[in-house]
Parts: sequence; structure tokens; C-alpha cells
Amino acid sequence: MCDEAAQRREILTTRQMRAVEGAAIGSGSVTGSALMERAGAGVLCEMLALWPEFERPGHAVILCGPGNNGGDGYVVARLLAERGWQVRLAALAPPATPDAQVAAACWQGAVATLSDLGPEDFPPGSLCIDALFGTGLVRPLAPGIAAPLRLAAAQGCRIVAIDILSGLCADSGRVLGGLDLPRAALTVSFQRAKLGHVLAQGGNLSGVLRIVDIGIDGWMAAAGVPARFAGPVPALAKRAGHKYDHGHALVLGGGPGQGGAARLTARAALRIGAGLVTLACPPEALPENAARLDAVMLRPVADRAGLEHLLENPRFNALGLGPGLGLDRARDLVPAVLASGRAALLDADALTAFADAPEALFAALHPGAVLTPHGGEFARLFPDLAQRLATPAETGPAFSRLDAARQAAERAGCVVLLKGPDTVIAAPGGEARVAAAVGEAQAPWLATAGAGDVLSGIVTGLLARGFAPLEAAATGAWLHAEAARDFGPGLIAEDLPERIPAVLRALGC
Ligand SMILES: NC(=O)C1=CN([C@@H]2O[C@H](COP(=O)(O)OP(=O)(O)OC[C@H]3O[C@@H](n4cnc5c(N)ncnc54)[C@H](OP(=O)(O)O)[C@@H]3O)[C@@H](O)[C@H]2O)[C@H](O)CC1
Ligand SMILES: [K+]
Repeated sequence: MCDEAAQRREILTTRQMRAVEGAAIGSGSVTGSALMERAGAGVLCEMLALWPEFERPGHAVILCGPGNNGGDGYVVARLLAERGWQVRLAALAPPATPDAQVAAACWQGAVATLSDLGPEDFPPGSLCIDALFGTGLVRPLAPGIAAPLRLAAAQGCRIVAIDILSGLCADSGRVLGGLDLPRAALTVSFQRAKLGHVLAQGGNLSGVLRIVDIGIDGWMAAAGVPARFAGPVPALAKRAGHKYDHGHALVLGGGPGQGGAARLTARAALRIGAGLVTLACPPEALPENAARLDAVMLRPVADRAGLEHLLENPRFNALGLGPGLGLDRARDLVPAVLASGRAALLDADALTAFADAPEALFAALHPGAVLTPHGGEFARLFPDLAQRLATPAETGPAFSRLDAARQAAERAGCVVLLKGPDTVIAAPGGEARVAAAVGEAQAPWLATAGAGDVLSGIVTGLLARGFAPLEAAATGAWLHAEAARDFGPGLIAEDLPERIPAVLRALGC
């Protein structure tokens, strides 16, 4: 992946963005006012690119807050008026920062208050530019501040959020105060996406997300190590070699009548390129599985002793278990899997089996392991973190799903992938990825029975191919959503492994 593509995948917190902006301004190479001008011009440019019909001047209401987000709004108001637009600007309060004051001073038109606005200010088809709050939002919107946004939506106006929709916490994507906010049609942010654009409600409320380059890449080092969007990596292309060069994944399945989930897992592991995949099931489930498997090999494993015997073969280099495993079998097998020290994916029953004793699981986990809980499984292992996520967010920066995954990874001592439309993946030490199937990348058909079992298989297969746990989990989550997007409506879990070849082909693998 080239440097530029890698940079575009960075996702910043508000603190990181402020650090970068501060470093750029502190260097003397650029002023805050110049950044504000670039930001405002970028917003206009992205609006016109998305809606070419706006080349013809229309009607816009600009809602300006007291900070620099409001300052961006004054710039957009001026640029639209210069293009012949009818602009009505309403301010919550006078500009309070030096840069916003400069921008406001350049605005030649009238300034109304938010309460002056009525339905007649929002003719259908017009624009409402939200420049109330950006990364500085620290508390819920008062009712009088949210009202014009709701009025605009009710009138059928397109809301354009500058930097982030006001009311959304830019660090967590949660709506402060749990208000009911209208969705932006377009969000234009600067230099890098922020976590709030893709996590929690932010994924839906941000609408189409565009990132404008305001020329401060040179100071990005001030951000430290940001989270990154998950995506394809060059290592996905399969290098030449023998099947044993690409790993042998062992998937552990459950008893008769429970085998479908593990078969999906095994098939996905094979599709993503593991050289060999074996499914190990209780002896009594052999006939059922034998009738349904061809390229996936089959071995009987009755219990822990049977698994330990099988693992005397060092070629099994990645183990995947949980889907359809059964809780008793999971309690029996997970310790042996982890004691082997091999790369291991634990999902579903392999997690739930430890709901009463998560500490015992954490003590056995090692850095080669990956946990892939959905929200319910996460709450069983990390009840306090789930509780913090469930508690209404009142102040910013609010506790985010990424914060939760990072703390969980620290506690577990291994990679934790918390599933959702905004899947977050964290490793001990804080490195993190986000696989966001939101906005233009949404994959609603992925919410179907068995889809998680396929994700387990993709990640297990990538572990077998030698991917490091964080990259196996992140790349796997991205591929999984990409396969769903590629298939589209009507998707069921069985379709996902079969779609992987098309996704890989499109990547040139
Ligand atoms: N980062 C960049 O490179 C650039 C960013 N730009 C834009 O600047 C904003 C961030 O500006 P900032 O002034 O830091 O913050 P805001 O404008 O979002 O908020 C300003 C103040 O509003 C107060 N506040 C917060 N929440 C509420 C609320 N719910 N109700 C009322 N008031 C609220 C708060 O002050 P208090 O003292 O009252 O607490 C905030 O400080 C960024 O988003 C970009 O749009 C640049 O223009 C370009 C470069
Ligand atoms: K805003």
C-alpha cells in the first residue's frame, strides 16, 4: 500500500486533530485564518461536486456557532453569496475566537438569531449548512439549538454538516444527551476522518462523508499513532508455493445437528486462501459433516485429550473455534487450544463459555489470539465496559466503542474485534482499526444468521496464512463487509465465502 493510501486510512480523535492543527499553526507556515479559508472553500467544492445542480445559485441558511466551526460557516456564507446565492445567516452567539471573528468580519450580510428562523427560511430543495459546533462540542445541544436543524429536515432541506453534525461527539459518534437529531446529507471534514463520523450513531447521521485536504499533512506526526480504517493489504495476494506454505487451519465444530456454523467457518477459511482446512468434530457428527464437505478435511475429536493428540501435528498453525461448538465442549477444548500457543480465533460459544469466569479466560489468552465478540458476547466478558457504552453520553469526549475495545484488548492480552456496522478492532498497546460498513460503505444485508461464523473463518484462514492477529482481524472484517457489499440484496451467510473470489479478483490478487 502506498504512503498516501495509508494516510487516507487514518482516523483521528479531536485531541489528535487539535495537536496537528496546533503544530501546523505553531510552525508559522500557516495561520488559523488561512486554514479556515481552506476549510470553507473545501466545503463549497465538495457540495458542488456532489450536487452539480448547485452550480445554479439557490437558497441557503447557515447556522453559525461561537467557535471556529462557526468561523468556517461565515466563510461558506461569504463564498456562496459571492456566487449569487441567497444566504440567510443565523448565529447562536457572536464569534468568540480570533479566527472566527476575522471570518465574521468578512461577512457583509445580515446576521439573524436562531430563534428568528421559521419554516419560510427553509424552502424545499434548499441547503442548511450546520456550522454550530464541530470538534469543540462538549455538552448536549440545548433544545433551541437543535430546533433549526430539525426544522430544516422537516422542510426537506439538505443538511450539510461542517466537520461533523452538531450534537455528535466527534470522538465517539454518540449523540450527547441522546437527542433525536436529523441526518446530514453530506458531512465535509478536514484532513482526516474523525472517529465520530463512523462510530455509533455517527455512521448513519453523517451521511456522505468527504474529507478535504487543508494542507497540514506535514504535521501529522503530532497525532501520534492514530486508529486506521481496515482495508485490503498487499499480503492478500497469494504468493507461489505449496499448499503447506499457506498454513493449515483447524476449525473445531460441535455435535450432530449443530454443524452448519463450523462448516461455514471452515469454508471461509479455505476460500480466503489457507492451504488446508480441517474440521474436527465429535465422532458422532462425522456422518453429517462428511455428507456436506469436500475440500475441507474431517477429523474426529471427542474431547480435550483427542485435541491434544491431533495438535501433535505441528502443521495445524491456526485454530478457530466457537461457532456451533456447544458450551461444555468449549469449556473442554479452549484451554487446550490456548495452551498450544498457536494462533487462535475464539468466537461465539468459545467466549460465552467463560461468561462466569472471564478472568480464567484472560489468564490463558496470549498475543496470538483473536476474540470476535458481538455486543452480547462482549457484555458477558466485559460487563463494566458494556455498561459504560450503554450509559447515556452527556459530556464529550464520550466513551466510545473503540475505547471499549482497547480496554478489552488490554485486559484480555490479545486482539479484540467488537462486531457491529462499526466494527472496531484493538490490540494490547492501543493499536486499532475500524471496519466501518456505514454511510456509502454500508452493508445492511450483512445482518443475517451465520455471517459472524463466516467472519470467524476468514480471520482463521488469514491467521493460517501468517497474518499477524491485528491485521488478520482487520483485513478479515473489511473483506467480510466487502463481500456483502459486492453481493448486495438477498445475501445469506452461504453467499459470503463464495463472494470472496470476486473481491480478491477486483483487488488484483
Ligand atoms: N482542526 C482544524 O484543522 C481546523 C478546524 N477548524 C474548525 O474548527 C472547529 C473547532 O473549533 P472550536 O472553536 O475548537 O470548537 P467548536 O466551534 O466546535 O465549539 C466552540 C465552543 O462551543 C462551546 N460549546 C460546546 N458545546 C456546546 C453546547 N452544547 N452548547 C453551547 N456551546 C457549546 C464550547 O465553549 P464553552 O466555553 O461554552 O464550553 C466550545 O469551545 C472544527 O470542528 C472545524 O470546523 C478550522 O476552521 C479549520 C482548521
Ligand atoms: K457542525
